[in-house]
Amino acid sequence: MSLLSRYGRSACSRSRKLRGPSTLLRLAFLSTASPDPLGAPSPARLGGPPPIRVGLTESAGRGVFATRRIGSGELIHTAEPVVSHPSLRSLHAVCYSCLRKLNSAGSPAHAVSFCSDDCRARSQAFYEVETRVDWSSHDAYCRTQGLKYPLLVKRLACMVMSGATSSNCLDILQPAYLSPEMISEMEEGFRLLKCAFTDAHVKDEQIAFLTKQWYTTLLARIRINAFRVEVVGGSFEDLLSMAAASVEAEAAVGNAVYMLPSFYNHDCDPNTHIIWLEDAVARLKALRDIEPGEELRICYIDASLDWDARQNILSQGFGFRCDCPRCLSGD
Ligand SMILES: C[S@@+](CC[C@H](N)C(=O)[O-])C[C@H]1O[C@@H](n2cnc3c(N)ncnc32)[C@H](O)[C@@H]1O
Repeated sequence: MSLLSRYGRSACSRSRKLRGPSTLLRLAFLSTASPDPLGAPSPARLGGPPPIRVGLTESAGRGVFATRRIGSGELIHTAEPVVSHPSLRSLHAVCYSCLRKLNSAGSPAHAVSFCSDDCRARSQAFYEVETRVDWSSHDAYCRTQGLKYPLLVKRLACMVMSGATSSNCLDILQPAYLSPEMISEMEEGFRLLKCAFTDAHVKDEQIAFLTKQWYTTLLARIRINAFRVEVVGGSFEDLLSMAAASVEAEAAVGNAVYMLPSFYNHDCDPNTHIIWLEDAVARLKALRDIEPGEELRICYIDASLDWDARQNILSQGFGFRCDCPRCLSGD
């Protein structure tokens, strides 16, 4: 199992100021600044674009910057996943579409359950295709190998086939570096995915996009950008009142890739927090006051780890050496 499969990105909190950066790039936002009954009053709650822009940082590629002052505790924006999938462990306990915990666990006799008619209707984007195919070998492989990201690729492939999204929908995201060994480790997952479709007599033209190159470059993007969805229940205020705001891995119900949240860089002492209250909709909240032009950063890992452990995970899992102020101070 890779480090990343153990350490999907999650949330943490500490407080310290970050330096302000330069501006270069603007992207269309696929997220919304939606009303949040649990958040502090803020302009974001009134709708309109979120108070952020995507720009180039000095040393961490693209990043997210505040376009105005953002108050501590403010809901900056929410984000719907581009693609999500329950963890295999949670398959019968959460909605197959939005990852919301089900009131009564679905019967294992039924493959999956939905929490509402809305979710059932929304899932048509992948479910009609998915149910035409026998996934037993593919999913057994994921289960025995402890792999979660091939499930996101499988769902995305079904979404592409149904016309719900395009095969290049994640191309804008930064890919992880893949060594030749990592690429060869992906071959079996690719073979099983392709075989599942061909065994179900899916027409060649429908899976023309499903090449080994597509599969590996998609996984390379998912490895760096996927979030482990940890539904906490309750409110953001409850979460802040907890001694440690990072959520235990046991709360993880699945994995998801978002567009705008993928542009947030990491800091071991972040000013922004990503949380999930009830389902896979991500909420980005300010952990402290943020000044206009300041970069918004989240913590990808457990911030309570010591310096060595943090550097090790960030370097092996995400491919960078962290030079945030906390790391530079040796803390
Ligand atoms: C999820 S992406 C964040 C957005 C990315 N900077 C981009 O341009 O798309 C994660 C990648 O950003 C870079 N990154 C994030 N935080 C960083 C940091 N504190 N220092 C250096 N690079 C960082 C690393 O290359 C990492 O693999």
